[in-house]
Amino acid sequence: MTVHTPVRRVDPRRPAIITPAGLRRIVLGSSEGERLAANLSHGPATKPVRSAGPFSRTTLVVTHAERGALTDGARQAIAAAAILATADTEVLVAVLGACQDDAAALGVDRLLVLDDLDSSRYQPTACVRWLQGLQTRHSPTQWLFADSGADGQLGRRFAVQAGLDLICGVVELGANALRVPANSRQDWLRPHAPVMLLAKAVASTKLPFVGLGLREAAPALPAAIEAGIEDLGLKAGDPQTLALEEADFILAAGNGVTDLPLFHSLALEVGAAVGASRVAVDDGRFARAQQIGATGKTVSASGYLALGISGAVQHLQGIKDCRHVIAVNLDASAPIARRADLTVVEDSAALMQALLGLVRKQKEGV
Ligand SMILES: Cc1cc2nc3c(=O)[nH]c(=O)nc-3n(C[C@H](O)[C@H](O)[C@H](O)COP(=O)(O)OP(=O)(O)OC[C@H]3O[C@@H](n4cnc5c(N)ncnc54)[C@H](O)[C@@H]3O)c2cc1C
Repeated sequence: MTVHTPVRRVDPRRPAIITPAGLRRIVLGSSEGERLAANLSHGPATKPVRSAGPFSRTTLVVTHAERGALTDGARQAIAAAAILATADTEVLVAVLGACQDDAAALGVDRLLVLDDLDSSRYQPTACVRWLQGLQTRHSPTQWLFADSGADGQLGRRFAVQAGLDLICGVVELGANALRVPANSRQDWLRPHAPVMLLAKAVASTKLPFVGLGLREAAPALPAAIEAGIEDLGLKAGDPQTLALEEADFILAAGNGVTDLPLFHSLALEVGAAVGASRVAVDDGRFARAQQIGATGKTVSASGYLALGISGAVQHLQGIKDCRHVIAVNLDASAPIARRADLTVVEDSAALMQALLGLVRKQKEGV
């Protein structure tokens, strides 16, 4: 293995668009490339199927579903598999847990879903044996996992147990080679390994094609004895003490939020971490560590509820990796509305009050 002299390169993790020719193009000066491209396309264009087979090889992507959906990391790993797949390679995805996502749109040819996984049990040995069963059935040439959380752990365990070569933290994946960081200035260039764990944003999920999208029930999890493991159960983390970068759900306040006790009650009730715009921080309503944006934190929550935030470009930079953004603003033309997946034109206090009432009612089972 050799360390190459640093090669100047554009950050592969920058947002990009996929051109009609299938090329990944970085939109210079914009952090909104993919979103703009998506907005520019008029109506849902029909995409071609990547390959109808027959398949003689398999790339298997393995992931845990979260609340019925795939994580961003898993979607990116699937996209990477689909982009690199040759016409005779099937993109097979094995999901631990129920999954309602549109498999074809994600580039999946066949989705194996383990619907009845009891995610409250810690059972790594059973999961590894389950993967060994898939290995026997499908003989994949490559295994891909997102290098984060439960997926990263499972990938490492499986590779060790199966005696397969493993590469972690892959930041760039090409057809024949990949890159993993060597130090702050250099990357290792390496050939592929049978098991690869992919870092965040290794591939754009905006694919110019779809997969076959077949769906099958996966074989049951084997009843393995978890020797040497005492399962003490799950305990909910406290989102208020969680680093904002780690939070899955963030309630963020801007200048349009004045009722702070109401805001904090809502955050507590829905179990959200608290973030704020710079104006709200400068005003002394929130701590500097809670500021989100270019001069604050960059967050990647799957849910971001922006209350009374205008959506200045500096703020948007901090939420570019968030999956679902919901904006609440009195002004329907505020810039945040262009970034948001849903905009509620409403007074922030009125909406917080209504939401708090709903959540409390639901908790009481009314
Ligand atoms: C170098 C530099 C770095 C910066 N870095 C950051 C950064 O990291 N993070 C950041 O956030 N900003 C940053 N800023 C500041 C940024 O440009 C904006 O000024 C700031 O984000 C605006 O905050 P805001 O949206 O909360 O406030 P405002 O711009 O005042 O917007 C308030 C919004 O709330 C809405 N509103 C008002 N009342 C209500 C109500 N009752 N109910 C519902 N909606 C209501 C309004 O319609 C408006 O859209 C930076 C600026 C510079 C120059």
